[in-house]
Amino acid sequence: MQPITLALAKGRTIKGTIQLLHKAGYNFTDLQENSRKLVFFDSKQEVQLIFVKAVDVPTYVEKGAADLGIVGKDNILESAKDVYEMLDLKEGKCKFVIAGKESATLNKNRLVVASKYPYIANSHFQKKGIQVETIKLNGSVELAPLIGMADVIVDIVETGRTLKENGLIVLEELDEISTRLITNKASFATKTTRIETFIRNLQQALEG
Ligand SMILES: Nc1ncnc2c1ncn2[C@@H]1O[C@H](COP(=O)(O)OP(=O)(O)OP(=O)(O)O)[C@@H](O)[C@H]1O
Ligand SMILES: O=P(O)(O)OC[C@H]1O[C@H](OP(=O)(O)OP(=O)(O)O)[C@H](O)[C@@H]1O
Repeated sequence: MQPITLALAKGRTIKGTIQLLHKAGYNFTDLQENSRKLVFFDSKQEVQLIFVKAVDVPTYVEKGAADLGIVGKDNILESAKDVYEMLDLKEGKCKFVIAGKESATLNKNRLVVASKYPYIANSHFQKKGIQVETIKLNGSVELAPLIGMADVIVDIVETGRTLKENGLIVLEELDEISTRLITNKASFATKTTRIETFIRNLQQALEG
């Protein structure tokens, strides 16, 4: 039988995810730290692993290039892709927040918001009826209110250290984030048994 394809987000969650897969019985023997290889098979040839940039995981899964994906809820929400979310892996825990200087207010007629997540930022403020101009940044988002480029930021907070060291505070807490397993809708219909077995194995590893 053909292996199912699983897209994994490269980056800070990869180590924990590989450990979880190992615990679930999926061993990738030729997977080595610092390797530049992007495709791996588990020893039973049941899973083909592909490493992609975190932000691209939902795209691979929606397009069916991968049957499954493991990625943070932040990137799932921001992508707005049409996929099923199957399981919370309870790793990579952090939170979406609106943050800014202590003097910042959300009660302005028009706010300038900097974020790595412009779709989420826009949707949030739109729901609240607040007009915003969103500036998309790719990192060091905390800098924007410090140098006066934005009134506030929408970003993820884990320990709170980055905000604290830059003199910013949380103005409002939004969604809780953690790593999730997502699946392509057509794959779930046509490869149900294989996907359900994979999910069951992951679930047991999470509980065990
Ligand atoms: N402190 C944190 N900062 C960023 N992401 C975190 C943090 N804690 C947990 N995460 C989760 O880890 C995921 C991957 O983070 P990582 O920094 O590796 O990716 P990225 O920021 O998308 O990648 P890159 O830095 O290559 O653009 C995030 O999408 C988020 O779900
Ligand atoms: O609450 P903390 O534990 O301080 O973590 C939050 C920080 O981590 C992330 O940035 P990242 O490290 O991915 O760097 P970046 O500036 O390149 O986005 C996020 O965008 C915050 O800046």
